[in-house]
Amino acid sequence: MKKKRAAKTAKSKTPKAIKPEEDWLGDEAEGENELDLGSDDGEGIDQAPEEEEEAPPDDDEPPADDDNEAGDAQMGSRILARVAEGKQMDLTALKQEIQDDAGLLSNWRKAQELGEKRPREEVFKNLVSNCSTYFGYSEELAEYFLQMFSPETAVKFFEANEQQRPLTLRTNTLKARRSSLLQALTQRKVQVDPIGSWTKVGLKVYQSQVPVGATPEYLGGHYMIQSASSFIPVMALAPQQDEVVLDMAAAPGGKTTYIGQLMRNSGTLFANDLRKDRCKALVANVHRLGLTNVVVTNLDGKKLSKMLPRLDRVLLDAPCTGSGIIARDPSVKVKRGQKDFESHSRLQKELLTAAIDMVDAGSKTGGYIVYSTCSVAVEENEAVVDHALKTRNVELVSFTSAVNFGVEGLCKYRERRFHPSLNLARRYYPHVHNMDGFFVAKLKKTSNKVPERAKKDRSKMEDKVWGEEHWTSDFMDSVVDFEESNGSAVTKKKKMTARDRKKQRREELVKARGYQQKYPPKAKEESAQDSTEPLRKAKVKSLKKKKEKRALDQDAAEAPVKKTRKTNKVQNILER
Ligand SMILES: C[S@@+](CC[C@H](N)C(=O)[O-])C[C@H]1O[C@@H](n2cnc3c(N)ncnc32)[C@H](O)[C@@H]1O
Repeated sequence: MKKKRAAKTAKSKTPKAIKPEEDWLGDEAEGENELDLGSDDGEGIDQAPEEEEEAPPDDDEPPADDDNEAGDAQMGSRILARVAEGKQMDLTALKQEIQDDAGLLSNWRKAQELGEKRPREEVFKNLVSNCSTYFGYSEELAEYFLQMFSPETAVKFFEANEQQRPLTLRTNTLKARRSSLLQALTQRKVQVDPIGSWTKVGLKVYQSQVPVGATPEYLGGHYMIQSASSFIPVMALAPQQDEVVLDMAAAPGGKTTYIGQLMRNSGTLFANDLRKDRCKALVANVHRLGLTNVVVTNLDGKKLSKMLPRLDRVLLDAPCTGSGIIARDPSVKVKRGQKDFESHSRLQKELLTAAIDMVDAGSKTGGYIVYSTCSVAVEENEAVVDHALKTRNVELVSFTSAVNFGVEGLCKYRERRFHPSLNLARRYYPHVHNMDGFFVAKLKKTSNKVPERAKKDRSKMEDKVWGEEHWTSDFMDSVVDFEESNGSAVTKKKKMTARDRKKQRREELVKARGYQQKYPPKAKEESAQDSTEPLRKAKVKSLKKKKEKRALDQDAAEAPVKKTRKTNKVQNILER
């Protein structure tokens, strides 16, 4: 509840008026909607975790309290702060400046030809600051999106986040047909239409004179209130009848109930969630929709493998920062940043690895894992799947036969390069698809063996750079890097050769063994002023000889020892 209040507060502080989803559903529906609305993607927005220590990082933070001044000040957009200070703000002019600067940056060369005198960095900085002020994001997050997308696209993304997505329903085909549901709802003055040709079960609500979360059809389990993009991971998973399937982070069950309906209540569907409170909503939804093949578990997904049989398919709809659902939860604008993307990424990698390890590569019908998030951050999406490709025997597969739209996953992002097959993953955006931001990737397990290299030397796998062997010097010259702070492009450093790397390793090894401390190099000026020059020279000569001998000894020692585990460990530490 608190979160809804906080979200409303944040919404009311953004420049555009938004019709809150709650208004559509009516007050009576609120209690029920907690089961469903957060269902698709949100992570326990309304409830505090019962077992704090097991909660994922920051995921389930209590929302900002309306009475909390600090929270309010943070949440409030800077526009309001300035208005409160009595400063006039011309919002139209500010918006125009944003459009102009974004346009300039997207056509920078032309802008310069036409007489733009400011340095690119200055224009970018100004854009970050203006977007942060106008749309109410922290500067850090505004900058992140302005770098992730092109500046013009980022502005479209910000604008789309100021509008609510259409309210959508999923017909529960275990209990109703879409056409009969449409008729029943129309009779109750709920105006609905099919969402689009890509789904046979989705309905879009245009208008309603009754709360859609409290109709007899809703209570009877004929439909689920679920965001359209939440359908996609389940369609990609394509569960079959009689399979053994796991929904690893399932509460409150938006996707579980869809999986169960596609399995037609056959086989076994394990539905797990870490949070006990959210499992209650999961159980309630499973009952309401009439599923009889579901086993609900309340465990950490990382520990499930010890308890479950080998599986045909797993859906990991991972806990995430929610950077794709800002329209629904505007607190993300100031609550999330790079640190959150990275901490979530670590948890997501662990969960995805555990998901893969539970799937049977030899399954006659399956052997698939679908990974999804409602975040658009690269760290939580491509970087997680890329890690799985490096450490497990899996490959990305297309799911266009199930869902034939979406933007391709990224194969490169700033200085990072991902496996080329990441173009088979799909991104969904509010500004492109009028849906919540989502990422979906489908993996096929190719062997039950865990790659030796991944088991033995994970640090090396982390460092693996896809396709490095194909990088010509021309290619490397064309690679550009972006500075962390201002997003200006700089040429990437020259790639190290194997020889450079060996030299660096040796230097680090020598350093680690304390060689430098024992024989510190003499300062230049000091030696030039030394009156006992000949003696010093002789000393230096003898030291030099000793040093060469040591280096030779060390080289000789290094070669055979390299094969031992102990040295490998030292090297790994140094390489990290
Ligand atoms: C995006 S939500 C899932 C939404 C759900 N799939 C649906 O469609 O209704 C992510 C869920 O992951 C759960 N979670 C967080 N950490 C977890 C863990 N280590 N193991 C299992 N579940 C976890 C959260 O409690 C949250 O319910």
